[in-house]
Amino acid sequence: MLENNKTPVLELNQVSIVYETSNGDVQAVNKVSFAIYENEIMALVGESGSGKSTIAYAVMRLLRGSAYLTEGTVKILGRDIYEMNKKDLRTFRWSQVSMVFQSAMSALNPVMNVEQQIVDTILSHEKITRKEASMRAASLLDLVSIDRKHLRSYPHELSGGMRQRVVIAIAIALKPQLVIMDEPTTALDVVVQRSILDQIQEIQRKQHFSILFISHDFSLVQELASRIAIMYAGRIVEETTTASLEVLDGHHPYTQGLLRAIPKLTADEIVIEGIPGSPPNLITLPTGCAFHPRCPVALETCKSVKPLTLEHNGALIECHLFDREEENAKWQKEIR
Ligand SMILES: Nc1ncnc2c1ncn2[C@@H]1O[C@H](COP(=O)(O)OP(=O)(O)OP(=O)(O)O)[C@@H](O)[C@H]1O
Repeated sequence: MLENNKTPVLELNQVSIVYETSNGDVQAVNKVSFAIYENEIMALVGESGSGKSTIAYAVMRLLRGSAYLTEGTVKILGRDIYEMNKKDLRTFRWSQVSMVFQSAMSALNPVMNVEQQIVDTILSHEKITRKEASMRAASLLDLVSIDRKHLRSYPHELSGGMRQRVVIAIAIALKPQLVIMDEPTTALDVVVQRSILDQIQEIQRKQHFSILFISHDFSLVQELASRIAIMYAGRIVEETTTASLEVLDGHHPYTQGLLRAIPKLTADEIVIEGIPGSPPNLITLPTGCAFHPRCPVALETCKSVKPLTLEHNGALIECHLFDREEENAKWQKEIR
């Protein structure tokens, strides 16, 4: 992870997670380290199946099914959440760290109105009166731009965008320091998506919490986050600033592939360059660098030797090319 002298709100150190299956262990997360600091939005990006959601659930200590942490530590505000007892964890979850899940419909209770759901969340953690909690519920709706009349609405009476705004209101109801957002707008149309993202930024600026924003959409997170970690096959292959993504040069070949895959509008057509091939089977990972079978510039050594993570112009990159200045310079020139 990139060093910084601020206090991390979230810190993952060498975290590995497997899903046990009848076909073998799925290595969904493989020695992942990164940190998020106060008042910061960091994005985790990668193709489907790269391990992003597994990390999100691990940070909530809500790993699903047969998944378990095989090594590493997850610290929130300096406390290892895997060392906490159930009572501490219950207090900690939602009041220090909360999560906005992909589907608002499954996150909301269909038989409770909006007010009851927000009030219940507040009262399960804070010793305040129901009236005070109701007042906070109303101001939370103001914050996410939903008319207060919808306090009495049930989820099925709201549009998809409004439901997702309610979920965001619940996630910030207890003023957590960290909110994890796992593809919070994927199910919504582009216009609603844009307005919710603007709103997330506005609320974050007002309330100063940190966000771990998970997405497979590079162009979307570029506008939202200040730092970005790019995942491939359970590893973070690059951690960098979003500003650095303005140019292709100097990034991991996978990052470059993702950047090229952002649709571009030329004079009369939309050009999309995909990354050839598909992500590997996480039970039998390729030897060496897991990206080598799809990498357009793989070297012989990439097939057998795992690359180290190196610092390069303020970014962390896990790629053999960045260890070989000459070859890298030649390649960067060729792809321009
Ligand atoms: N319950 C499960 N049992 C076995 N393997 C699983 C299970 N859930 C996820 N996996 C595997 O773990 C890997 C990481 O999955 P994860 O959902 O974390 O990826 P992701 O990057 O969030 O993908 P998506 O964007 O599609 O949600 C995938 O290869 C997936 O097949």
